[in-house]
Amino acid sequence: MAEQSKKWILMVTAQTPTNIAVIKYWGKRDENLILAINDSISVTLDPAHLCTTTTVAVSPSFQQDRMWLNKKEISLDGARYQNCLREIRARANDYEDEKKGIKISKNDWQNLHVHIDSYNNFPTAAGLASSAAGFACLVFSLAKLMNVQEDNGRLSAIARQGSGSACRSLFGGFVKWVMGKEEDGSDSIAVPLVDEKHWDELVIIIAVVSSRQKEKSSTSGMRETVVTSALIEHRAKEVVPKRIIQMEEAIQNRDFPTFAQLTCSDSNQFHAVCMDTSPPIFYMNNTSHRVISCVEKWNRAEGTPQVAYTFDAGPNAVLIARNRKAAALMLQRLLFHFPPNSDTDLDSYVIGDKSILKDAGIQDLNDVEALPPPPEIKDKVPAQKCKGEISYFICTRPGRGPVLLPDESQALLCLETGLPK
Ligand SMILES: Nc1ncnc2c1ncn2[C@@H]1O[C@H](COP(=O)(O)OP(=O)(O)OP(=O)(O)O)[C@@H](O)[C@H]1O
Ligand SMILES: C[C@@](O)(CCOP(=O)(O)OP(=O)(O)O)CC(=O)O
Repeated sequence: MAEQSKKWILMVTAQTPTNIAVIKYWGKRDENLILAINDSISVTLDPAHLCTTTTVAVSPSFQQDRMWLNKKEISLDGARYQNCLREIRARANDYEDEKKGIKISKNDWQNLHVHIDSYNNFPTAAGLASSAAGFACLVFSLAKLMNVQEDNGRLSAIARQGSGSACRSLFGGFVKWVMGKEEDGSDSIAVPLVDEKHWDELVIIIAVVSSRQKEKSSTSGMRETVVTSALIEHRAKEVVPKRIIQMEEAIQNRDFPTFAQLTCSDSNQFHAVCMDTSPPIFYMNNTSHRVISCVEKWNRAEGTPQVAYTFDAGPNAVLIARNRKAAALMLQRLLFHFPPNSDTDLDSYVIGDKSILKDAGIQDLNDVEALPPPPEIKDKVPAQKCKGEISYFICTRPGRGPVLLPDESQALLCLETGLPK
């Protein structure tokens, strides 16, 4: 390491999206390496609406590895953080910037400390997969900082050791996590199926359900399922392998009816294996069930699916509409059934791509109140309204994979001090 200057700080900032599985990962065959019992497929969400930004810095003046998450310092002691740091350091390469007087050789990285500052532009630990975007961004940014030459597929195998679903956030569009066979997990990686432009008609609406209860974490939930559920083995061995093939084909062909049928069935089966766990795990709540019923009724009335629904380990609904028109009609239905509380304004009730709201012909809360009951429920008076059951909606779309943010003004750490700005 160059001794001429102890003061330099080298820094990299990256942005990484989150993802939502349409064929779910649930169950591990190795807890430490995070190896899944089945393949899974996800769609990456547009980072404009849901993403993590992470700045990583290295300097001979840093005394220890430190991390800040959403402005608060957190511990890096956990095995998941340590595994990611170790694996990246093991792949680090020589780095030199003559102008700045920085020379780091491969082995120096073992002794140099890092500072990490990360920010999620959406709620953390609220069932919106912050851990997926977060660990993907951590690994991606550290790899760039340490001049790791491996491609995003190889990096996904490291992000996987932070959180399984994180490996799928190394790519945009639709992504498959191949469970792999090797004991060391080297073939358990994410592979891109199609990029985000392949099926750019799709619109995604996330209904963030008001929920006071903190659900059981995915990590412990899936551990209990693997140990106690009789259905999980059937799902992993018999059902998912066939669905993966069908889903890949549906995505390639932009075959929405098949895509929707598989997505909804797989979400429902995932929640069925949760119920089959002892003690049973309930991630969805009554609001989630009402959203399902609303989508099912409309899809049935149309004769062909307009919207697919999927739910992760929590009550939030992720609705994937076949196109903008279907998304606008879905939003009308959602706002009819789930109007906001009287103290909530429309601007904060529907966030993200607000043009969908415009397409739905809704400009203010009076328009929401004036929405007629959807025709498919018209005869079933009184139509049920569930005010305040949904906190807010996020309108988004399939999005791109990780990117570097070269502009220093976007860095979260100060280039002079190496501390959060
Ligand atoms: N930006 C980030 N960088 C690094 N780690 C993060 C980041 N954001 C979240 N995490 C890690 O993920 C944890 C939250 O994961 P958790 O699974 O509880 O919630 P979630 O991923 O937001 O929701 P869910 O898994 O239910 O969809 C945090 O406590 C932290 O350890
Ligand atoms: C329901 C899921 O969202 C489960 C995600 O589980 P995590 O990736 O959060 O679990 P760990 O690997 O233990 O960190 C389905 C999915 O994303 O495929």
